[in-house]
Amino acid sequence: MQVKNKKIDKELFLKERQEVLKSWSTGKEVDINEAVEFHKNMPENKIMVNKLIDAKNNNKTLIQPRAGVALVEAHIDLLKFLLEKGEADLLPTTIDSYTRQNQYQEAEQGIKESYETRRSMLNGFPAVNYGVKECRKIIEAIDAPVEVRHGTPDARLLAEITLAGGFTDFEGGAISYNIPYAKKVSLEDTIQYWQYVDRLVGYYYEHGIKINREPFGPLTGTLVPPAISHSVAILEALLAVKQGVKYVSLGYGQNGNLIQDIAAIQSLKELAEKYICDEGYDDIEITTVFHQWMGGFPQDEAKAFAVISWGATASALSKATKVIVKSPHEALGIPTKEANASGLKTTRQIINMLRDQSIEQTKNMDIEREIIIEETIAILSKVKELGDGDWAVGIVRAFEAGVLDIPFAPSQYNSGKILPARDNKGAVRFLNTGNLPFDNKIKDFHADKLKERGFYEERDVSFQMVVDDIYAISKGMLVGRPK
Ligand SMILES: CC[C@H]1O[C@@H](n2cnc3c(N)ncnc32)[C@H](O)[C@@H]1O
Repeated sequence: MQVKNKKIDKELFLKERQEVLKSWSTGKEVDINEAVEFHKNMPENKIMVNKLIDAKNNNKTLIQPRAGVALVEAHIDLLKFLLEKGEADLLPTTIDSYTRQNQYQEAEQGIKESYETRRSMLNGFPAVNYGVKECRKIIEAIDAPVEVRHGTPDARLLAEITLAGGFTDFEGGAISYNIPYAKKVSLEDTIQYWQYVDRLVGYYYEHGIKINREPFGPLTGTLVPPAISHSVAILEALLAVKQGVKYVSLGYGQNGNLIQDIAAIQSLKELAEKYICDEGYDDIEITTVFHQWMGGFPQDEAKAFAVISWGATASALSKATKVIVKSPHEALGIPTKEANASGLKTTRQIINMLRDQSIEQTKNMDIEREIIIEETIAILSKVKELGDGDWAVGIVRAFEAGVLDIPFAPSQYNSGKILPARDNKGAVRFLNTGNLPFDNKIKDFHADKLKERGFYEERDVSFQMVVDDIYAISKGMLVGRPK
């Protein structure tokens, strides 16, 4: 097997860069030494790491939307609106689907049609087609840090162009932007692609430039048990720090039961610190990201605001460093700037009102935290064993064995044997643990929780519960109760 969790040799890296920069015409604009100077002249308040660390040290939860449109000026207007009217702390640039598949020719066509029709004909910003200079127009126009958000298995060129363009945060990873996003891309390939991205961030760091890396926490965003998303986030952080990344934001997608969601963020922070420290690193800054509900949303805007508010509440009470905000147009598609801003303002109000409050650490919260920790350690220990100590090798073999398994993922490299379902209080449990390396104590915990629900609903624990739960929130509930 090709992959190895080893820092890419600098000379080999610089050689590979020449190939990557040739893969589209705008790659020739990238001059990394010039880009380092550009970053060095960036105002402090535009550097993502500064804002994240300040929030972490001052127990603040920052708010950030997703947003991206096809034309540069319109994208700048959008981000300005979300900053000024939406009161966003941090801004994104969400990349379009063609660019995510390296289909730059189609993205070019989308830009052309957008100019002709004067509306965005792409579902995001096609950064590779625009190149470094156009990206810099965004960074120079926006008085806040901007992060690249996307879903790209091979993000090497996208990283080269956007980081040279002045973006100071880059989302994604070898698992989180492959298994939930692609059907036929091998993990060996995406591990190597993302080792390149992380090595590039490490290269910037070696030249004094702080860039944050954020593995994509929610994965398929549908009833993903905390231990599954934690395992992936921590593995991607371990691969990243090996390449010289010093700042990582680890994410989790809200599931909806408050106690479990708070315990999820607490355990994510604890586990990330443990694993990174055990690897011998003592200079990594870890922050956390809470994603408001990523599953199906109610069409009714008032109900959508309730889901957004619930996510805002859980993010504040979990003390996450930042929350990724949804809009009341979630069930409809790409939000208008006004709708996007209203999701932010709803979140802002909740965050502010909870600023001076905290939730008691209850026994149930500890039970949830401990089971997530136990499950995640069981998975990661097996990954390390399968890899004979090498995390990269372990990831590939763990997916082959079903030791890593993401619910509802499209990838042919994913076993898809596990099944989640909500218990009687809406916490996400395992209906089927597939080949996960769980002992009977863990399995019985989940089976008992689901039996409680079956008893209450007077029906057998079955796949029907999974189906009912997938639609529950969009139908105004949390637990998918029988008709
Ligand atoms: C990860 C999927 C999420 O990203 C959101 N999203 C994708 N593209 C855009 C976009 N261009 N503007 C705003 N939100 C977006 C989408 O609504 C969904 O909530």
